[in-house]
Amino acid sequence: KIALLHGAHRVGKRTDATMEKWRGYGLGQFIHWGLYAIPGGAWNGKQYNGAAEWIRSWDGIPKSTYDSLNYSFNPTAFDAKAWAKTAKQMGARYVTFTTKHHDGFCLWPSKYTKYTVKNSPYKKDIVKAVVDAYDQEGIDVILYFSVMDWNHPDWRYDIKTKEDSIAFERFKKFTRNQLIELLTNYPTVKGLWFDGTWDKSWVKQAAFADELETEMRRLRPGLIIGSRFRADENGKRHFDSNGVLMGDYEQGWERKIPSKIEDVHGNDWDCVMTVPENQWGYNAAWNGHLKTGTELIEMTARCVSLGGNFVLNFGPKGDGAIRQEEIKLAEEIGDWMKVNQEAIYNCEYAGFDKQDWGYFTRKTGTDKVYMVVFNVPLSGALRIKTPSKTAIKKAYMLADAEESFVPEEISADEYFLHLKKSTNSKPFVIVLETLKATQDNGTKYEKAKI
Ligand SMILES: C[C@@H]1N[C@@H](C(=O)NCc2ccccc2)[C@H](O)[C@@H]1O
Repeated sequence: KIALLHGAHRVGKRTDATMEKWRGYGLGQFIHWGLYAIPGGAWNGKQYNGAAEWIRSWDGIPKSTYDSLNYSFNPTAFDAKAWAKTAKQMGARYVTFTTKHHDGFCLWPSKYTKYTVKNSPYKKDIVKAVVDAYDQEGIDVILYFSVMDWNHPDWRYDIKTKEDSIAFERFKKFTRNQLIELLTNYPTVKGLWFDGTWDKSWVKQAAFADELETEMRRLRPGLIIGSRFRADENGKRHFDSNGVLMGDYEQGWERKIPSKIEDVHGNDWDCVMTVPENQWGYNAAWNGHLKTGTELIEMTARCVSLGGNFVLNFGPKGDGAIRQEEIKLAEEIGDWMKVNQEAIYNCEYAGFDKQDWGYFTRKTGTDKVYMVVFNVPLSGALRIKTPSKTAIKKAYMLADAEESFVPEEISADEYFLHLKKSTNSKPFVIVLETLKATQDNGTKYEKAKI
């Protein structure tokens, strides 16, 4: 082990109630909204292919003209209550909302810069509207904050000169001021989702960022901060120089999902996902593959089966309305969640070997296991390999407990559940009530009689 002053301050998962609630969310909503939604991936009639929220950084975009977009920001169709209702109906249990993206435009009236919603035709505090609306729907709020700030004159990608260093000291104070301001203005938020922390300038601030994280946690006990906020004094990010996770959960799963339980190293984690291949902010031309409702439901089940949360991104338009394609997906996912949410909420890795037909989840702290089925085999037989000394007491459809199964034992700890010929067109869930052998006084473990 390497002696570290600014590495991880905890090994293993947090065990407090706030984090246990976070662990059980299962499904969340990400919202990327800001000035970039006005051009929506196009400029002077030319459609660009990069991620729309990065348009300011693309060749050919006049940065000063982009920066003046705050004077045209007037989202007449913005309705935070409508957004929160859509999220509620989808079954999202938390939302991560962009307070400030890389372009530096603040959706709250920050005292520390003029580049905010206050200096736009809209004027009002959008972060407050979102926090209040989602609180009212009982959906917890996490605030996204980009450390990298292209608008701020003191931002630097690296610190090479004395001038850089003096400017970046001002930038560090500005960043701290904004974070304390957010935690003070919006005391109900449960966490901060940091981004834009990969450049050398910030990576070199191990001590400052460590102290700032400690200060934020003191200001807001229970605050949830992921692994992307800070680097250790050797510049190691997400995992410190001893391989220990920084922060409360792993934040590296951006547009990708772990494939096996070993990939998550026993940590909490979330996966943040776009509907197109890589568009977070509104892009009018959604090109390429658009993930279907069933694909997104499968991603949700896969994340929960590996102990994480799935966070689906929405990119509202420049006028503040959510695009129809996203509304439709939210409805489709919501319809499925209404029937099957029991297999997603407060569930975790089940400890069963993965099978081809889909995913196992376990209701946290119980012997109740769910089979979330996506791929019915031609044989109609769903294979189950139970962990040692685990019997299946009951097996039945979540949607209809009358429809039960008698597992056929095909070898030691291996069973088939034989599905009736059916035309399931949507993923479905089977409940397994299991029984773990108790450590009785050495008598042979008796399989529960089915
Ligand atoms: C959540 C997303 N993160 C922003 C982004 O720049 N991702 C690209 C990226 C992802 C991982 C390491 C470096 C850079 C995207 O613009 C979204 O805000």
